[in-house]
Amino acid sequence: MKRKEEILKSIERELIVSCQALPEEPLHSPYIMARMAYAAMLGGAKGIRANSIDDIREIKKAVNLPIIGIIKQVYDESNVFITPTRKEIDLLYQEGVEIIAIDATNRIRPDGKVISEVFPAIREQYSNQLFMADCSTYDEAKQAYELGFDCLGTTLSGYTTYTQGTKLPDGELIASLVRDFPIPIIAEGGIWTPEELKRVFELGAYSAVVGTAITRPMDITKRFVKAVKFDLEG
Ligand SMILES: CC(=O)N[C@H](C=O)[C@@H](O)[C@H](O)[C@H](O)COP(=O)(O)O
Repeated sequence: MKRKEEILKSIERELIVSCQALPEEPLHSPYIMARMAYAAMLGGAKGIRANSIDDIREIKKAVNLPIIGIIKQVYDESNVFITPTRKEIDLLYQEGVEIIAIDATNRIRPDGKVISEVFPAIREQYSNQLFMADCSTYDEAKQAYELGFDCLGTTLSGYTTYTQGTKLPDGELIASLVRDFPIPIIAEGGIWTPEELKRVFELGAYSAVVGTAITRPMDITKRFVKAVKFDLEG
């Protein structure tokens, strides 16, 4: 594994493509996600964001790019589902990914604790590992910065009850994080067009993750269908 600085340097001003399909999604398959990642690499992506050990393992065989690894795991007790407990963090660390992304919202986690209670021990134990904080607000990102995360992502803006309805991509959040925190700000969530991607970089994002617009054909199809229906109705 490369040094932290080298990894971050390799994604600076570059596109990261998220290749994810949950069990209920049509493309759920490590094989398909690895091909998606390969296509993204050929297209010029410089990083891949991926969910689950099975997908990550397959993706590693197909591409030689840094991976932001997550494990989405839903527990009954909590709404936190992106790398929510110590168990998922340990699994990702053992598997080996360049960056581990964790839900860094203020919500109670499945173990009954909040991020400020659990992260210090993780930071200490895995001091050589890069961690990305998946945040939904400025205050969450501020706390994540103070806790020692290596980069801050806007991943969860619009996806917590208190940010629902936020227009994505959340340019305001990106700009305020760029202004106030001297670590890489990763724009993620709701980037649908090349123009929006360009815009988040203009706002100062260090790197940007695009998922659905590139790797979820069902959602892409829906957008096209909706456009036509709208025209017919409107
Ligand atoms: C909220 C949540 O669960 N986000 C997930 C995080 O990994 C993914 O489902 C998104 O696809 C990813 O964040 C990229 O965003 P978008 O697909 O909008 O480009």
